[in-house]
Amino acid sequence: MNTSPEVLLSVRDLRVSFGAVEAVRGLSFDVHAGQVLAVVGESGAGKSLTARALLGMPPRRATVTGSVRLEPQEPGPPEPGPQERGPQELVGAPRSVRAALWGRRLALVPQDALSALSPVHPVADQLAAAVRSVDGVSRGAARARAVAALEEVGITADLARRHPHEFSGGMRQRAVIAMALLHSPALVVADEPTTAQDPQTRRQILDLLIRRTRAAGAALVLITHDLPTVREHADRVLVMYAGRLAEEGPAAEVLARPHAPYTAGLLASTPQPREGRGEPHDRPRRTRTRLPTIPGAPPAPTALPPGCAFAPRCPLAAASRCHTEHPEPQTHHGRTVACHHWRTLPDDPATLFMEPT
Ligand SMILES: Nc1ncnc2c1ncn2[C@@H]1O[C@H](COP(=O)(O)OP(=O)(O)OP(=O)(O)O)[C@@H](O)[C@H]1O
Repeated sequence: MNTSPEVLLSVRDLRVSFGAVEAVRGLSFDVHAGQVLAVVGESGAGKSLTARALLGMPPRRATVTGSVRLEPQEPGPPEPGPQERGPQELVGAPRSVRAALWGRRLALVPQDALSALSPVHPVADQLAAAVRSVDGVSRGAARARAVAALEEVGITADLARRHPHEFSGGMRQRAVIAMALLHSPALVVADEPTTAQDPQTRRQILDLLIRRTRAAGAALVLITHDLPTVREHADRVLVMYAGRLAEEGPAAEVLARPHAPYTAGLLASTPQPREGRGEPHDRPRRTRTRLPTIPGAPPAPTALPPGCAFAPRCPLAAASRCHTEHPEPQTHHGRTVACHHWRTLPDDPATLFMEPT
């Protein structure tokens, strides 16, 4: 696994709001060059809004504040664009600046592959057009690059002549992955790119996305609900709850020994592999058959409780400052956690969420 410490993107106090309602509430984290950062959390945590803010494409009615800073490119062949000298701030950047970064340095693998592909042109033609939109190469050269990129994701030249509606959902996703990587971007953001697929196809597409992104040397911010994939592939994981950071750190460490009760609940309520890479080695075998669950549901951004937003669902929060005082994120040895009680979590924090027998 890549352990490069170089920061490619630094996000500081990111906030996304709709009028007076804040949905992302002061998020700070780094994305390291060439690494996979998984972003996890229950529905409504603010993962998609964060992804869109990273790419400078928030929803129209949203206000984004804070900082998303993209570090300058490694020295290499000179390229036109505003990103050459010094870090580039993406929050509030003019459209022209964002357009110059698109494809070249930042790319998106969207949730819905159909929305990224035009129904009226063959898939290879669409990728060739994308090549030419950035690199002024000949039609022939653009087509050759498009076909080669599609072959790398398992779509043959023959298939590449077809239209998107002639592709399966999985093939469309593969084509979109090839498109995102066409210009060797420094950062790919993938927002749950497999929701519509069956579990086997979903796993194959995530594997392909991660393999191809790593082969291209790009960093990947992967928004996903698939914890086994995080366990297997991510370098770091950011756990979000109610628009804030609950926990962030090296994926293997966070998944083996979470510091935030919320992470522990999320992991406990997800089926885990019995053995293999990343299995928490110190977790005792349990005889129960039912998975623990986190009681209740996450709050809407319009109905946040005072203090820690997780407190009403947290087994450690009873009669404590959790209900009045928001825990600021604290960083220790490369791990960040926002919890008043993180030092007193039991050795097997999943037990917090198990029903008494
Ligand atoms: N365009 C919008 N207008 C108003 N509120 C929005 C808008 N988009 C998102 N929200 C709210 O912001 C919160 C976070 O949404 P977001 O889509 O980022 O969650 P998520 O973590 O990606 O969830 P999921 O896993 O279901 O995709 C939600 O409560 C949502 O209702």
